[in-house]
Formats: sequence, structure tokens, C-alpha cells
Amino acid sequence: MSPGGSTEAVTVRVPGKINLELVVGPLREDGYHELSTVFHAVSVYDRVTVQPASRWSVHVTGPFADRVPTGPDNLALQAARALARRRSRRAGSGPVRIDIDKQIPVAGGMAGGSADAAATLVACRELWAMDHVDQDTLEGVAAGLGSDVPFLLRGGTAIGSGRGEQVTPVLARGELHWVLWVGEGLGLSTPEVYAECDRLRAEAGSTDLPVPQPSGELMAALRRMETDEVAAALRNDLQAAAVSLQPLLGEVLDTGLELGARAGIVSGSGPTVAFLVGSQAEAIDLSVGLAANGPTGDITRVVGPVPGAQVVQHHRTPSPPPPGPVRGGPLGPVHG
Ligand SMILES: C[C@@](CO)(OP(=O)(O)O)[C@H](O)COP(=O)(O)OP(=O)(O)OC[C@H]1O[C@@H](n2ccc(N)nc2=O)[C@H](O)[C@@H]1O
Ligand SMILES: Nc1ncnc2c1ncn2[C@@H]1O[C@H](COP(=O)(O)OP(=O)(O)O)[C@@H](O)[C@H]1O
Repeated sequence: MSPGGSTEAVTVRVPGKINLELVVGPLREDGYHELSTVFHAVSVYDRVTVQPASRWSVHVTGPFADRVPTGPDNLALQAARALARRRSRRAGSGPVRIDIDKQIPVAGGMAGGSADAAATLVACRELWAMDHVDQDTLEGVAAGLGSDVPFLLRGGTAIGSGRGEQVTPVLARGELHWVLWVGEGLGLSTPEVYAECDRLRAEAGSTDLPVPQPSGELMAALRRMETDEVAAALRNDLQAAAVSLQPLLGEVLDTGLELGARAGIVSGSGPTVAFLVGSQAEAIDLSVGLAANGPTGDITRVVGPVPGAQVVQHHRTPSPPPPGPVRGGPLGPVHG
């Protein structure tokens, strides 16, 4: 509590991502695959608000709220606790209430859970005035939460190596236009898609895999931000596995290409499909065509790259939660 009795709250906005390239290398001993990926943050955002509270809790609103766990499995809650463990005793160890306005599709290959975790780290660092926690330290905490979390702290377009957690920004000017197709009630589990990729590779006898590298073609295309060059260089080694588990995605990809998309790609482990188009006008045409002719799904127009998790409000008196059904509730005390 501040001297005036009002409670401070911090709101952070965080984007989802797609992968412009996902080269999957050998399975490591720790159960992860060696990766080279090119992350690209796009303009669909969750908003995460944290404020001091008497108990740890997480509350979710928005179209995908009913698919988000509100118990200890919630990645945002795990992020807050992970950062709380780094606070000095003097600063106190009071819990927080976390409110998530969820607009990023859940289990869609857009790293929504990772985005919420990144947003929570940024929000809690601000709320707890942890000025000594620099970006590198925050990225270290982020990597412990999931392979995609460090990228969502930065956003933009960046290469992810290792298991995806080592992030290096890519020089990219300008903007790309995308149309996203998200199947209602679909959702693919990331470990299952990686396992299906291994299975398909073993079946095809392709087991002797080199250490993955980013492609020169994609880097050059991004430097020029030339839509057709980027279109030609998109690659996702998990796509065949995602289509094998969810064959409808093949139909979606074919429909988008027939309707004039420059390229179509499954985002990460799927099942979101991202279509690259040349302009906002092309994006509108494609979304109308997909809505009329494609398999049932939500269609969203986005642009990328956009920045990662950013504080958008730092308020003494928190605004009331947005209208609509709220899921979640208090959790028991947590000793971090
Ligand atoms: C596929 C990608 C592409 O960006 O994202 P999504 O499409 O799920 O968002 C990522 O590699 C997902 O990253 P993230 O969702 O953070 O995964 P993690 O929590 O670290 O790992 C979940 C599980 O995915 C598998 N996994 C993940 C990363 C990796 N390099 N190799 C793996 O094999 C492992 O089975 C692991 O137990
Ligand atoms: N804050 C959160 N938002 C979304 N999903 C979460 C969150 N915390 C945990 N999860 C879990 O993570 C799983 C993966 O969700 P998500 O990160 O949206 O997808 P993906 O890994 O495909 O990018 C979900 O099925 C959900 O159970």
C-alpha cells in the first residue's frame, strides 16, 4: 500500500509470435530439440495487470479465457513467483493478483502463455521496483519458464537458438502483413507435435541431422523486407507433423494459397496458420475470401514486427477489470 492508501498496479501489453523459420535439429539429452528459429512478434496482444494482494491469484478475461488454467500451472503465476524468489527480504514477499486480458489464441503456436509470463516479469519488476534486475537477468529467469519466453521480452524479429531461448535480434526494416487463421476449439500440444516430427523423421529414415542454422535467404529477404522474397524463404519443420495430427490444416493452407496469399505457414507447433500478403488491401481480400470459402475458424489481420512486453500503464488506483466473465480465483499461500 502506498501512503495514500491506494494500491499500485502495473499493466503490460505483450504480443503473440509466429515463426518465420523453424529448423528442428537433433533431440538433445535433456528432451529438447536443438533449434534455429526466426521469431516474429505480431500485433495481437494480451494485457497483463499485476497488483499487490493478500493472496496469489490469477484471473482471466477475453475470448479464450475458459482455456487458460488459473491454478499453479498458469505460466504468468509461475513467472511472478520466480521473480519473487529474487527479491530481498527487506522488500517483502507479498503476493500479487494477476489479471490477464487474453486475446492471443491459446495452444495455437503463438506462445500466448509465454507472452503472459514475459509480461508478468516486466510488470512485477516495475511493481517491486527491482531496478537491479537487468535485461540479461530477466532473460535468464524467462528461459527457466519456457523456451519462447525470452523472445517475448524483446519482440521484433529475432533468431532463437539453443532450444529457442538464446535470442539475437535480426535487422529488419518495415512491416509485413499477415492474415491468421485460428481453428475454433483446435489446439495442438507442443510436445506432441515435436514427438510427431521425430516419428515422421524416423519413418523416413532421416535421423542424421546437422546442427540447425538460420538461412541466408531469409536474413537477406528480411533486410530488404521484400514480401515475395520472405514468402519464398518461410520454413517450418514442424508443419508436416502439425498437419499429420490435424489434417484440416492442409486444407486451410491450400485454400489460402488458392485465394492469393503470397505464402502460408503453420505457426510454430500450430494449429494457427499464418498467411503472408503484400498489403492491408490484400489482407482484407484474403480474410473475406477465407471467411467465405475456408474451413471454420477465427480470422485476424495483423502486422509484424512489433515490440515485446512493454509497460503501458503504471497506476496508483487500478482501473476496474473489464466487463465480461472472469475466470479464476485466489490460490493458497505460496512460499517462494
Ligand atoms: C514450437 C515453439 C516454436 O517457437 O513454440 P509454440 O509453437 O509451441 O508456441 C517452441 O519451440 C516451443 O516453445 P515453448 O512452448 O516455450 O516450449 P517449452 O515449454 O520450453 O517446452 C515444451 C516441450 O516442447 C518440446 N520442445 C520445446 C522446445 C524445443 N527446442 N524442443 C522441444 O522438443 C519439449 O517436449 C518440451 O518439453
Ligand atoms: N497464461 C497462460 N495463457 C495461455 N496458456 C497458458 C497460460 N499458462 C499456462 N498455459 C498452458 O499452456 C498451454 C500452451 O498454451 P500457449 O502458450 O497459448 O500455446 P503454444 O505453446 O501453442 O504457443 C495451454 O494449453 C495452457 O494449458
